[in-house]
Amino acid sequence: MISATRCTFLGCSGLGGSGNICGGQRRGYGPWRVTCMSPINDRNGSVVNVMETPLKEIKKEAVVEDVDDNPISGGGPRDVYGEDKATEDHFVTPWSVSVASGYTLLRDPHFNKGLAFTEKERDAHYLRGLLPPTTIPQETQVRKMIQHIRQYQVPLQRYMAMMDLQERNERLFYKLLIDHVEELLPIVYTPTVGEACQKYGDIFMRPQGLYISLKEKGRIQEVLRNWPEKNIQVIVVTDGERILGLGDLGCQGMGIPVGKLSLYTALGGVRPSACLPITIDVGTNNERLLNDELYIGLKQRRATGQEYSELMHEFMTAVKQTYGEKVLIQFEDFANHNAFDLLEKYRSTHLVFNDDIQGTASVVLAGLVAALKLVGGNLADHKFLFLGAGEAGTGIAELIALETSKQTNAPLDEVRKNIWLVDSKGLIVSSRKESLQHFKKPWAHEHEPVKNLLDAVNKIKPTVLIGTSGQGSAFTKEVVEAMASINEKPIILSLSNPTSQSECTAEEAYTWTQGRAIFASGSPFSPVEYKGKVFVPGQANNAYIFPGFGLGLIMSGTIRVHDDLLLAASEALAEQVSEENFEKGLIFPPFTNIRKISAHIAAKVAAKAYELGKIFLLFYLSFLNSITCFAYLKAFWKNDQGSACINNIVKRL
Ligand SMILES: NC(=O)C1=CN([C@@H]2O[C@H](COP(=O)(O)OP(=O)(O)OC[C@H]3O[C@@H](n4cnc5c(N)ncnc54)[C@H](OP(=O)(O)O)[C@@H]3O)[C@@H](O)[C@H]2O)C=CC1
Ligand SMILES: CC(=O)C(=O)O
Ligand SMILES: [Mg+2]
Repeated sequence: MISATRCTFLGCSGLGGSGNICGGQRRGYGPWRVTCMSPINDRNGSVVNVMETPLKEIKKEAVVEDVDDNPISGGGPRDVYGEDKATEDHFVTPWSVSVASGYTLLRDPHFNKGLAFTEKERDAHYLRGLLPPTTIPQETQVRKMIQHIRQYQVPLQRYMAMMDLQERNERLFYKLLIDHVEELLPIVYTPTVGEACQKYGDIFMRPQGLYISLKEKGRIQEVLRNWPEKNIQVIVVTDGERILGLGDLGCQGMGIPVGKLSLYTALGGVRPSACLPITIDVGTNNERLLNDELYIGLKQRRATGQEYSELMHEFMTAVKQTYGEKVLIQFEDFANHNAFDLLEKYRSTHLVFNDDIQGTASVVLAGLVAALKLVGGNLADHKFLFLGAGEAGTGIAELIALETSKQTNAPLDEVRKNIWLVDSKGLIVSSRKESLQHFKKPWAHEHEPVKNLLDAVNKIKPTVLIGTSGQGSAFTKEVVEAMASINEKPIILSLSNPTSQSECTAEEAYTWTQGRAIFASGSPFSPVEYKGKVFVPGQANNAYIFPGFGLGLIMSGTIRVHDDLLLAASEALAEQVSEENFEKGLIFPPFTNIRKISAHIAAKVAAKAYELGKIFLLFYLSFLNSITCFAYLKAFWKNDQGSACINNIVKRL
């Protein structure tokens, strides 16, 4: 009996204790179950493309050597009934099950096609008899599935049906999502994903993504290696402390990375296998969860300070070591007291992107640039007031200032004066400067203290009002009416998610401004009829940006995110708003075209990344001729893209 084998299998080699490797039909699962055990590092190329590689060819390539008949002495666990059994002494990392065909194939969500397997595929992959005789093409399956989803009246049930499909038949899941994106986005994404996170413990069926908790401190790289895919391109990571506008949901925040990454595939075209959702569990301060017996995370209060930053640092280091320099790490829904610091700390060493700060900024700037076509003027002619001065608020404010400064050649500090923010303590003004968090300080302008939003609107007289407070109904009738009395066409953006946290509804925005508002919201609202006219509200959500933006970064091999890339993405999105959209009062294109939009954004981002590389090259050549260029080079080197470009150029040379 072969109890420990050395296996060379389509480029993979290693030592392990798999008894049923290429060794024939030892148990019911027959010749198609190919299990290969080796350290994951040695596994390059071992995943079989089951659609194209018939078993006979796989067997030809597989070389099996007996190296040890003693089941234990080789370090592998005892092989019982053809299964590998881990013991407490012999941990086994189940990292390499390459499904070739047959019964197992039907249960592999990545490759399963259900009844869509053709006659030829059924023969090639040992499926005959395992499926009913009929073949139902994917298009028909999509029609059936959408009817199935629609029969559920409760959005959470639709969410669960979608997750179930993703776990069974990933191809069908994505086809369905792509074909019905406007209908299904609110299910797999905001607002329903918010409810799913709140009830994650109750609806939890199968684990999705990777959980890294304080228990794994010192072993994070090992945990990353447990993930079955090796070629990861995008990681979305959260620590669950600020899930949408719903606060601390701890480990249950996993719904967010899972949802965001499904949009990377459906909207941006990134391979699902290249996407890795991760939740860092450092505890939760949510009492309800701490007292909930079904809570899936660590039942302790949040680790902070050194304990937190050490875990995060180990994580960041392990990710780079495991997946390389080019893996994109998207920070999502961290609380602002960590989000800004993490971005600052890792932006010069990793390809990191904070979606809430940077992605939101890019999408809102695009919407504002588009809105100028409806209201007139340039960015510099407008006055912006934010309710909420956290990640989204200050992130958007900064990108507006950057773009305005570029357009007008005015210093950043000067253009910032047109942008005002209100936080939970009132208008951010210079007299509060000492006590402000660092990211609010640039916005502390000279002004008398103002305690509430209504007074701030009346005093600042903004042309644009942006809600990033996570406080539902914070744009009261008085606030919206004040905006309408100051502006012919007030721009009102209620960005907070999910719908329950939106600062006002679409209906409120249109009726309280007598149909004059240019309105968009973070979560979708249905069209509103007001005095016989139908108003179609837009959705100002970072989902317009991150899939295309990330794709652009991946495609170009960029290794650092630069603000100019965010501006390029923003410009690319604004360009996609058509005359027809403007006529309806829309400042964002509809999501129906999102794949085209994402592709356009990706192309612009990639082009900008190359352009930044070229600029660097020119500087570099000048440097050889003139010592005066040293100053430029130094300035550019400080800039993260500088080092990214050097790497790109060196690699291309
Ligand atoms: N549409 C989109 O694409 C996106 C939407 N968002 C949404 O934006 C919201 C905020 O996110 P984020 O910026 O990351 O969160 P933060 O926690 O970083 O910021 C929230 C801000 O709102 C302020 N705030 C809270 N309560 C009030 C109040 N009653 N009155 C005035 N200000 C208040 C806070 O004040 P203080 O600082 O004093 O505590 C803080 O400045 C969330 O609902 C999120 O879902 C976020 C990202 C993208
Ligand atoms: C959309 C998003 O990223 C948020 O609400 O946090
Ligand atoms: Mg977010």
